[in-house]
Order: sequence, then C-alpha cells, then structure tokens
Amino acid sequence: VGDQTRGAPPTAGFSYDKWEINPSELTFMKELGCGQFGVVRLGKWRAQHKVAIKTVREGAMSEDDFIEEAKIMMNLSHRNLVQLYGVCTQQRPIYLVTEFMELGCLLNYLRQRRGALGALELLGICHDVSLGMQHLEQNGFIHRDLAARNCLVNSSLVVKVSDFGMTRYVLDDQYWSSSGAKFPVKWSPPEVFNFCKYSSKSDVWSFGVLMWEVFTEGKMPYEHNQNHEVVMMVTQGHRLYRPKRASAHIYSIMQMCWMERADERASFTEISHLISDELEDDG
Ligand SMILES: CNC(=O)Nc1cc(-c2cccc(-n3cnc4cc(C(C)(C)C)ccc4c3=O)c2C)cn(C)c1=O
Repeated sequence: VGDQTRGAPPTAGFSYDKWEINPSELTFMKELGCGQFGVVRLGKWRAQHKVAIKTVREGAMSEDDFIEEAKIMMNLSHRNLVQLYGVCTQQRPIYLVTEFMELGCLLNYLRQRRGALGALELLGICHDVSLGMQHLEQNGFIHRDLAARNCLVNSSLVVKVSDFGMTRYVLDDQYWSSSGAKFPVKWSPPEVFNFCKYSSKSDVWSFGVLMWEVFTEGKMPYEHNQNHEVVMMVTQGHRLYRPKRASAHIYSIMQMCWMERADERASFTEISHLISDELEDDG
C-alpha cells in the first residue's frame, strides 16, 4: 500500500480506508484520564501493540470536520509528535487511536520530579518540543494550545507534542471563546487574546511559556493573576520573570518568543538551533 512507504503506522488498517482502524481489533484496558473530548484509555491493537484510545463524548467534538482533517494529521509523523494511528468512525462514540506515552503529561512529570531534573535535562525537554513544533511549522500546521499539559513523556524520556490542531474541533465554547474560563490566555500572545490571530508565531509565544513552565519545574504562569489581569499586564509589556534554573542565555530565548510583534519572534527552526547550540556547549 503506497502509504506504507511514507512510514504510515503499522496500524493502518487494510480492510478499511487507511485512516480507519477496525474496532474489533482493539482491546480496552485501564483508564488513563479524561480530556476535552472524553475518556482516554490504554488499549491494545491486534493484541500486542499498546495504544491510547480516546472515546469522543457525544457533543464534545465537531466530528465530521475532524474526520476530514484526520487524513492530514495521520501524515504528520515525527519523533517529537504523538502519532495519530487512526480513527474508528463507523460507530458512535468514535475512537481516536494514538501512540501510547508511558509517563503521561509533561506538566505532571515536571511537578513529580521537581528537584530531580538537571538543567541539561530541562533543556533537553525544551529541545524535544522545539523539534516537534519545527515539524509542524514546516508543514504549515498550527497547534493553537501548546503548553506543558499538552505534551507527553514516554518511557525513554522522549517528550512529544500532543493534540496539535485539535482545538478547532472543540464544541465547548467556554474553551475557544477568548473570554471563556478555559481559554489558555496565559499561553496566548496579544494577537490571539485580542483577535484570535493564530500562526506558527503564536505557537512560538506559547513555546516560550512552555520553556518557563519547564524551568520552573511546573509552576503556573502568572500564578497570582487571573486571565483578565494577564491580558492587561502583557498588553502593557509585562513578561514572565526569569526562572532561577534558567541561565541568562536560556531566558533570552524565552524573551525572543515574547516579542509583541509576531514577525519579530524567532521561528521554531531558529529556536531549535539556539537550544541545540546551548546543549552542545554544556553537553
Ligand atoms: C500514564 N500515561 C498516560 O496517561 N498517557 C497518555 C495520556 C493521554 C491523555 C489522557 C487523558 C486526557 C488526555 N487529554 C488531555 N488534554 C487534551 C487537550 C485537548 C485540547 C483540544 C484542549 C488541546 C484535547 C484532548 C486532550 C486529551 O485527550 C490525554 C492526552 C493520552 N496519551 C496518548 C497517553 O499516552
């Protein structure tokens, strides 16, 4: 099958369209948690491949739009992106089947290991994410909700970006309206919280906040401020402080992500090179 040559995942079903997985070949195991679309479970595909299975709760997702996009998302394959293996759409609820990441979300990983991660490990985490985001940038794909909570860690301690582009299918308007309680204001640049102008450069702003989360080992940005206060502060030029564990050079990379004008921010290609230079110097 042609797609196999492009490194399509082994799970690409033969009897279905290449993005459809036969649900009878899935076995459900323990619950991993609950996300924006519903419950996520650990599962097996064809009895031996460990996968994560998202069952999409009725009314949580604009499913037809997503199914159309799934074909494109399946082709976004990179070491630092959580791979979408396929979907089961011939029944309700629909299932999304992805790569399984043993150690769970990056935010919890940072908080559970506070004090145990060296500065090089923290930088390595940021490098992993920047490489995944560079791949999205090169493919003209915007994440729209990059944050440590939306990255996952596997048993080899590789960090991967998850749920890229999925905010477009969230039906909960508390989430996507910029005044909604769940809108990620603290990770958004002015052009997003003012005009919802998303771009790879707005993802770069979010990446700067993710770097801050990593180097504070999981603190909440602007922890004593509410969303509406953060809008005022950032508009007036206020930025997150330098984390203790971040060198002046590392902090300068964060600051490049937080330039007010989107076109003045670095690209993910530049960011990943700046970080790898730093890793080589220390490494
Ligand atoms: C111990 N190992 C694990 O737990 N591994 C894993 C946990 C999850 C998991 C579990 C529960 C909830 C969520 N989750 C979290 N945030 C989300 C955010 C969105 C947006 C649209 C708001 C961005 C959409 C879906 C989700 C979502 O499903 C995830 C990713 C997914 N994967 C692949 C794992 O390997």
